[in-house]
Amino acid sequence: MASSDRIHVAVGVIENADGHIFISRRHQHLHQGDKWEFPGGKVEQGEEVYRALCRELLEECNIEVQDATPLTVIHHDYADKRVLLDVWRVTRFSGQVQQREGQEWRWVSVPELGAYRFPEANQDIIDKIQDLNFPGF
Ligand SMILES: Nc1nc2c([nH]c(=O)n2[C@H]2C[C@H](O)[C@@H](COP(=O)(O)OP(=O)(O)OP(=O)(O)O)O2)c(=O)[nH]1
Ligand SMILES: [Mg+2]
Repeated sequence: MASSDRIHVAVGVIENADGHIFISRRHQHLHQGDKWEFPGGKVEQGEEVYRALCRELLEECNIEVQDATPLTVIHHDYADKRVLLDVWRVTRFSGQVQQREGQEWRWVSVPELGAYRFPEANQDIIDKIQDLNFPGF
């Protein structure tokens, strides 16, 4: 596969006032179906990744991102797809977080994240979130 076949995805880690993280479950028929994910989606042709993050989080979660900082960038090759996940930590947003696409969703504490089944590429995201919460461990 050429590198242009890699799917570029903007992903947001949203935390609430209790320090819980928003996750939702991918629809069964999708790639990596039934697994849990952080909200986000494909960056469109010519779109800036930060704009894509804002657009996807508005579409999927009904919030307006006001500030976000890069958390990690992951290149991962699944058997059937290659992805580039551009992961951001959302540090300021307005609106109430909802799930607008009929996906099951939850707020989970950082230690609880480890109990959910995520796509393989997400392990690095979870490690980064845990590092932020428990530096030095
Ligand atoms: N949103 C999201 N996608 C992830 C995560 N981990 C992971 O491997 N992926 C992969 C699964 C998919 O192959 C790809 C995202 O594609 P998607 O189908 O959800 O994109 P989308 O929301 O723009 O949906 P679409 O309407 O364009 O199909 O990234 C994650 O935590 N969140
Ligand atoms: Mg999506």
